[in-house]
Amino acid sequence: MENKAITKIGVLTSGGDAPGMNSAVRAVVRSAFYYKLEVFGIYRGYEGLIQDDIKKLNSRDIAYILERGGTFLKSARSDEFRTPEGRKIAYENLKKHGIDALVVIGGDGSLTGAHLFYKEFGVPAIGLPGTIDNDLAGTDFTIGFDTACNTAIQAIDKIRDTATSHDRLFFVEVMGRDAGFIAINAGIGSAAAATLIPEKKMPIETLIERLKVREKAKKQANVVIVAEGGKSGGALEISQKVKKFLPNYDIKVTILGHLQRGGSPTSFDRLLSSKLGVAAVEGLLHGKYDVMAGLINNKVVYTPIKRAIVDDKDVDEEDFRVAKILST
Ligand SMILES: Nc1ncnc2c1ncn2[C@@H]1O[C@H](COP(=O)(O)OP(=O)(O)OP(=O)(O)O)[C@@H](O)[C@H]1O
Ligand SMILES: O=P(O)(O)OC[C@H]1O[C@](O)(CO)[C@@H](O)[C@@H]1O
Ligand SMILES: [Mg+2]
Repeated sequence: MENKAITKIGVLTSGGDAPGMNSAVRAVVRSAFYYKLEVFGIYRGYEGLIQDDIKKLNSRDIAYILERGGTFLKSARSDEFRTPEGRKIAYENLKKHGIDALVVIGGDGSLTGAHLFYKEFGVPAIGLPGTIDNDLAGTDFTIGFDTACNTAIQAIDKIRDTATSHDRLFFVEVMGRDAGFIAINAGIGSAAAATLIPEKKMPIETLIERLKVREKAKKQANVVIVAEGGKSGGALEISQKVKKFLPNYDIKVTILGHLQRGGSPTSFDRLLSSKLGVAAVEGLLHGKYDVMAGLINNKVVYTPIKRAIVDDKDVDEEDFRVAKILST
């Protein structure tokens, strides 16, 4: 059953870095060694593939990286890889090193690139969901999401301390370009007054109404969570709109930004990335190409990349309902 043709695999991390990428790379390298394969680290994602920034990895390269945030392979967003010419150069570099299969760790964009590359050149490729955004189907959670949510919640707890002390209303913007997963988790986990996500438009009047009800009920510490890609704008924009309706409120805005992408991965992300790293190598050896390895109900599932990247993973209606009930 094993595909004996694969002897050298390449691994890269691409798109926004995510906590757990290092442990995923480590798991890929360790399991490749277990199956007597050679592994090449491709630095700076597809950019490094095009620029031939490729180095054979040994076990020393992956020592003490499981617990580290970021990605030691570095990451990038490569415009050149979006072009057929760029991908041709990338393919030539793979051939030059004799790399016969690829593990791509990244978000929906990175996996779209891997799918195209497979279609165009037939290089066996398998994707791992590595993004804090959690916006990939075919896995319950993406690598880095849990750590990012924990980081966001810890930061919001601190903001609530000062918000309460000064009777202020805070608008906290969390990451998630087109996805409200971090926002809804942070909203529930930090007892937010409201959570605004890209998937659901909340009219400004509804938000004002909710804040007024809370004021009447003498609820303290109003923190509103806004996903950066929200339909009504970012935290700054929304705070300005609210100020017009509630001029007496002392309003502040905090944008959590890139701090949500850093830090040591949680135990959940370490486990997820380790399991998926092994699944990537075993998947390749069993001829599973153009798929993403994910974890659904704690079982490894291989989903065609084409399906994993489609925009059908929305914030759970139930989570949205719970967030609403708990904030009124
Ligand atoms: N349609 C595409 N065709 C070819 N390559 C692509 C395509 N979309 C994305 N890529 C490649 O993947 C890289 C990363 O994609 P993107 O910037 O969307 O991040 P991502 O992988 O979705 O991660 P995240 O959203 O977590 O930052 C791009 O810079 C590009 O090199
Ligand atoms: O670091 P950059 O390139 O500004 O990208 C920011 C984007 O990346 C993400 O953090 C995902 O990695 C999104 O949530 C965010 O919109
Ligand atoms: Mg993405």
